[in-house]
Amino acid sequence: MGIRAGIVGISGFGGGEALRLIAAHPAFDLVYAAGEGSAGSRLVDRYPGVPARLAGLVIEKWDPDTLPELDLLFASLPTGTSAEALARVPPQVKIVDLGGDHRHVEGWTYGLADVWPDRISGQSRIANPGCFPAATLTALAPLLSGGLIAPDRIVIDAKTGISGAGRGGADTRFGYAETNENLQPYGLLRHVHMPEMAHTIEALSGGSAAGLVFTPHLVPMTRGVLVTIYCRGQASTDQCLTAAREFYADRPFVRVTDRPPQTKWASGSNLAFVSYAADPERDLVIAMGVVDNLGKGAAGHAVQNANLICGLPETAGLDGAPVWP
Ligand SMILES: NC(=O)C1=CN([C@@H]2O[C@H](COP(=O)(O)OP(=O)(O)OC[C@H]3O[C@@H](n4cnc5c(N)ncnc54)[C@H](OP(=O)(O)O)[C@@H]3O)[C@@H](O)[C@H]2O)C=CC1
Ligand SMILES: CC(=O)N[C@@H](CCC(=O)OP(=O)(O)O)C(=O)O
Repeated sequence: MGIRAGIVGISGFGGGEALRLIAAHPAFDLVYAAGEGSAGSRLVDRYPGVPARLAGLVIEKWDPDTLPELDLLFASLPTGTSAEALARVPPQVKIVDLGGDHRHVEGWTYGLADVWPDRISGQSRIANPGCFPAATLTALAPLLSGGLIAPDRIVIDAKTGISGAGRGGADTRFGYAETNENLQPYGLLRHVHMPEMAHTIEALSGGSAAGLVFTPHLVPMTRGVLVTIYCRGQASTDQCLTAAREFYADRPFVRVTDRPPQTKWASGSNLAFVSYAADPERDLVIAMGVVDNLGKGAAGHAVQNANLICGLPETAGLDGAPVWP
């Protein structure tokens, strides 16, 4: 028996991707699946392609007081619904929370794994970053920590695939007819990821993120996040690329590319792609970041964090190539 793992929220997009990764993981054994509306169904009923050894596992009604013996729990619940229940999970069960309830919350470590793995190893309560922060902060970290851009004048323009909204919402904005061949800005001025990004920009730079602007757009694709980030700074393109290559020199999941990254490059993987274009004469640095919102944006990052807190190789179960095309 390996490390006994559970997933609550397994019927959702984030939980389903965690299932896919854990089913192929060399050290995690899935012994517990939970949810609400899906409780009582077998995994094979929800996921006809699940490996045979997991097919009969029955999804239980989520109740932290009736957990089986577990070493590790992935929580993929709607943000705003998990805090009270996760507080009742026994302390010996390590938790990686894919939702937004514990980011920068006391007692939880913000799991920005590619940037600060040493802060994560040895912890037992990890708050996984949101999908937009994962793409944005991975692209900005080398520039902020190297003092190459001003932290207080950052403008983030983001594009996301529809699966970023989860499968649960009854909101018709996410139906096929509403999203196909359509582009929608949303969350203007006050998107829920603003505080998480501002906090981390300040932690990485030591300066204020007061002028942060962030506008996400829904685009008609299933997976993927692309952020194009406009910053003020005097660095050249080469200086930005060199800073990023040095910053991520021994990190397995971040690829620094000369050409602008594309969402398909990361699809189905835990990779993040970053690139830069800068014009010192215009005091302009453009940083770009790409992730799969369900990979580095959610379940891939969660498995990477779980590997770190379980003392496993960081890449365990995550070294497959992306899906192409
Ligand atoms: N989708 C994405 O790209 C990303 C999502 N996240 C975050 O991950 C979390 C999950 O998102 P996502 O998978 O997309 O959402 P979905 O709507 O696809 O799934 C939500 C899941 O939560 C379960 N659930 C809802 N209410 C309860 C409850 N009261 N008790 C137990 N289970 C419950 C549902 O189970 P059931 O069907 O059984 O009711 C379902 O499995 C959210 O916090 C989201 O913000 C983070 C980064 C990216
Ligand atoms: C398309 C879409 O709706 N995307 C979600 C981001 C998903 C995510 O990262 O959610 P959490 O921060 O709650 O974990 C959004 O903009 O809120």
